Amino acid sequence: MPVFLNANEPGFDTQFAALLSAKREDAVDVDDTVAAIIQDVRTRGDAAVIDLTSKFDKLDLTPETLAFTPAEIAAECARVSDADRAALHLAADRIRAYHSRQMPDDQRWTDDAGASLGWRWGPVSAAGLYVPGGQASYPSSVLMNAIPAQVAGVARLVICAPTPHGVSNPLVLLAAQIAGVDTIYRIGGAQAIAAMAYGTETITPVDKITGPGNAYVAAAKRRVFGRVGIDMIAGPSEILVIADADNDPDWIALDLLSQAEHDESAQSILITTSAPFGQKVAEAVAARLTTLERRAIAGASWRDYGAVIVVDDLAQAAALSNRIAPEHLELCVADPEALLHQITHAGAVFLGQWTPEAIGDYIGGPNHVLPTARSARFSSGLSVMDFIKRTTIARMTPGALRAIGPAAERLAISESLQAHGLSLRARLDRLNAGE
Ligand SMILES: NC(=O)c1ccc[n+]([C@@H]2O[C@H](COP(=O)([O-])OP(=O)(O)OC[C@H]3O[C@@H](n4cnc5c(N)ncnc54)[C@H](O)[C@@H]3O)[C@@H](O)[C@H]2O)c1
Ligand SMILES: N[C@H](CO)Cc1c[nH]c[nH+]1
Ligand SMILES: [Zn+2]
Repeated sequence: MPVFLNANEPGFDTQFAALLSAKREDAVDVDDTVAAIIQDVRTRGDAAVIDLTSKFDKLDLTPETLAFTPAEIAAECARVSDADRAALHLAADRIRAYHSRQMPDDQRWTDDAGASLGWRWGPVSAAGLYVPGGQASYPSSVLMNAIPAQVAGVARLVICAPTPHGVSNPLVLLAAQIAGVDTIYRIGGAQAIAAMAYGTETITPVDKITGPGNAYVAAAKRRVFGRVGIDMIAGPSEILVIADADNDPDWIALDLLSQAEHDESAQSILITTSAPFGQKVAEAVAARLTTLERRAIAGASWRDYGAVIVVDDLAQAAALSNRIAPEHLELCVADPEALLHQITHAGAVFLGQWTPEAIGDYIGGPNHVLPTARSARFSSGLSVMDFIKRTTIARMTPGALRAIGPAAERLAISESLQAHGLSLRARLDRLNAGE
């Protein structure tokens, strides 16, 4: 049974702090394992990737079979039904429409001193897109990664997606085709992240790695950051539902289970203004768990990390939610727009009882690669911005340099950086001589 807490009872603060610090990603000691895997890939390249894929995914590869061939991709794509194909296309169109609005404009202006200033946006040259595939496969994550990268104009895109026991989901390959990515490696976990970051004999390194994954993938992304850019920590899924009593308990139970079924390390929390409603949701979760296909995973997640928290009012709910900074936040209340004003930290917010989080996982339009483990306090969901970078631009005229150069020279002297000062002074002297 998950923790049933009342925010106004003694001891709540301690219990809530324990919930916040639940070390879901460290439930297994992943970091040491991941460090060793990365080192192995750096040292042995393809051979390490092949050995680790055999060990963790039970798939024997060679350097030649690390990537799907064009013929394999075509054959897999041909297996997709018309209905699935149409659903993927609709999702792709909606995700592209949403992300196309994110592309920022370049800026250039002339200031009072006569200096021409601005910035210009440009894409990273190569991005590696991680698409999870251990306990489930994620065609939707192909679209969520690749479409913003494409909108940003990234020239080289590669996908890593594990295929345990060699079983691939044809929709993953079709999604890649729809999104225009033709290099797909059938590898996963920390070894895939290391291969994309450092390169191997077969895999050319990329500049940026994005995408969600389990605790091993999240830990590996943390470790390769600096060598390459990463989007964020998008680890085991989370959902927080704030609901009043005017909801169907079964709907809320299913919303909680929708994220619990991703991973035993996933976390689902209900905050409600009604204790009887909270009780009904907990009962509905238990009932649904008896028949859910992934009940072992979802049940473990709900048992170990789930919680029902009863609060006095929605302001208290919002304050607790902001401390959690959940990946997904559903506001199933009469006036979700009003409550939204009180939300400061959340990866993605879903307003009202007709907006289940699952719509956002697939087809709503916003990205489903989102910050977890409280990192929504300082980071955002995947977007076009993750695939572009800003270069600043400055151009002085003689007049502009005469106006602001002396102050720069003074500051250079104050830092005892003589060459800096002289590089300014040489030009200022020339200007003064020409007067
Ligand atoms: N935050 C987000 O935006 C978001 C989006 C989608 C999915 N997710 C999360 O992605 C995750 C997908 O997890 P998954 O496991 O299905 O697939 P995955 O592809 O992330 O992980 C599979 C890989 O994990 C590695 N691995 C497994 N056990 C290992 C071990 N004992 N030692 C070393 N490596 C090991 C293997 O290399 C395997 O290929 C879930 O946690 C889900 O909640 C998050
Ligand atoms: N809920 C996941 C993000 O945490 C994304 C996803 C993909 N497929 C189903 N769900
Ligand atoms: Zn999901």
